[in-house]
Amino acid sequence: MADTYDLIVLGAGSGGLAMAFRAARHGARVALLDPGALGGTCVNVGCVPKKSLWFAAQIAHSLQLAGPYGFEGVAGRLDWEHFRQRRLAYIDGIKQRYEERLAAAGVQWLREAGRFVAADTVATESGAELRAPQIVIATGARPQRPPLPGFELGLVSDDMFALRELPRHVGIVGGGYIAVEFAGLLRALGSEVTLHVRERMLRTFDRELVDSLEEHMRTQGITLATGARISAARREGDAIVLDDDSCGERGPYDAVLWALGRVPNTERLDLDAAGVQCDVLGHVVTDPWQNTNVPGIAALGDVTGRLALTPVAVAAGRRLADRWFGGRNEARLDYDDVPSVVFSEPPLGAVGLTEAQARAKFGDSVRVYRSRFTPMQWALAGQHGQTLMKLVCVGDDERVAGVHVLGPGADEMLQGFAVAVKMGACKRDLDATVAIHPSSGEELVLMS
Ligand SMILES: Cc1cc2nc3c(=O)[nH]c(=O)nc-3n(C[C@H](O)[C@H](O)[C@H](O)COP(=O)(O)OP(=O)(O)OC[C@H]3O[C@@H](n4cnc5c(N)ncnc54)[C@H](O)[C@@H]3O)c2cc1C
Ligand SMILES: NC(=O)c1ccc[n+]([C@@H]2O[C@H](COP(=O)([O-])OP(=O)(O)OC[C@H]3O[C@@H](n4cnc5c(N)ncnc54)[C@H](O)[C@@H]3O)[C@@H](O)[C@H]2O)c1
Repeated sequence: MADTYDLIVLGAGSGGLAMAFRAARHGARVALLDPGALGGTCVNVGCVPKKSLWFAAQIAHSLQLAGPYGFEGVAGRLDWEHFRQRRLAYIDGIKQRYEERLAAAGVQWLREAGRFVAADTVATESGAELRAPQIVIATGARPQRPPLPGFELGLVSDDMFALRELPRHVGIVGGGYIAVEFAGLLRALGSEVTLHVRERMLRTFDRELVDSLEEHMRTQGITLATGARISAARREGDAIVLDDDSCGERGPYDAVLWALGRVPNTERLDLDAAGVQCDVLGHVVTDPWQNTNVPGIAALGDVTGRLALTPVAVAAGRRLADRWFGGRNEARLDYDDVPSVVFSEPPLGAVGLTEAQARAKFGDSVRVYRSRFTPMQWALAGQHGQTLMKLVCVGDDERVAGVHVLGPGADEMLQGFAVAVKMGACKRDLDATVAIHPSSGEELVLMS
């Protein structure tokens, strides 16, 4: 006899946990399955350990400013293993709190993988069967491992968080979020870094800001190998060398990080047993309501191949739970104008349309405002790097369709402007807002 629930959630990452908690709050009997650590990618091998390292990198940058400011004897390298232990303790605390909250919410948490045996039935690895009229697939994604010769000589992002020491000379392959973030933070912490990018890095971001970020990266001493065609990795003595079809070889490196995108965790779910459709890359196909093609089965988060961001998975889960169990029939996630930040050095944040996207959509009615300046904290240390901010406005009323910020504080500055964009703010609304001085953010309400 199968155990019956109102809801089965496959995956206890950002999306699955959010769904389970919200459904339980609405009174649903929930079973949550995950063979891995609570919190999934974000907590264990994603946002949280990455941001921890980024904070350490920020301290390294501040130490560089300390001398010119007049602090004496402030220096030092990060004790990598000491910080790894602090990070793990912090992450353990998060997981402990999740466990307590699941127990308090009455969610049945099973530390096993699930797979479909029918559209309303899931089997666990230990042979138990669970049944529910509503099932959510939130099984996330994992690093892509293409069949390149010598791929196993390198690391993927998961491995970076298990390293016991800072690699001295790192070759990173890829030009997305993960490649750019690791390039910046490893360099700040003392590694020599070469970033091998096939085409342009951060293709979804505004070109002008990415160009400016590249300048910052070069100034920091990161080698940008653009147009690279890495086809293999080889060991040469203790080092790793990369074959680059565009120029011969690259390296030698102590460590190689492959950051080539992520693939969805769907192949072990036996989706055929439920009749759930996937696309050619293995993502579960969903409609705007997170529904799959099978009634009663929904999917959310990275497994769907839509915006792969933690707050997106969380918001999708909460809205779906509100619709299924909270009587809010209209609840669904609007995927437009989702803000995001690349934790590069300096950080790059964006919400809404890039200039190119706006021009393609709205033609001549686009007006762009920009501001370039050396932030005060850098200028005081005699550094000349520049912040770049850009407002992309459209139409006669100059609705703000995009806000783009590259510079210190971009990561914290953007959230409030994302609210304004979502509410349909126009340039005149920003003009009518009194600035906070002295700050970098004030530039966004002072542009002319
Ligand atoms: C290095 C890195 C840094 C990142 N930084 C950021 C950031 O700064 N900000 C941001 O917004 N996003 C960031 N992301 C992306 C973010 O981590 C993901 O978008 C988010 O974790 C997706 O959540 P999810 O619930 O869809 O999947 P996941 O968090 O991946 O959770 C899926 C869970 O499903 C489980 N599972 C798999 N198969 C089964 C099965 N058969 N049965 C049961 N359970 C199963 C897995 O064990 C896993 O725990 C980062 C990602 C990486 C890799
Ligand atoms: N700060 C954040 O919010 C944050 C941080 C990290 C990850 N994420 C999320 O996780 C997702 C995955 O990150 P990611 O960096 O792995 O993927 P990505 O999709 O952002 O970038 C993948 C990169 O790999 C390149 N690539 C793919 N195959 C290649 C090959 N064979 N040779 C050379 N280059 C190749 C692509 O051109 C691209 O530049 C991101 O898209 C993002 O949604 C978010």
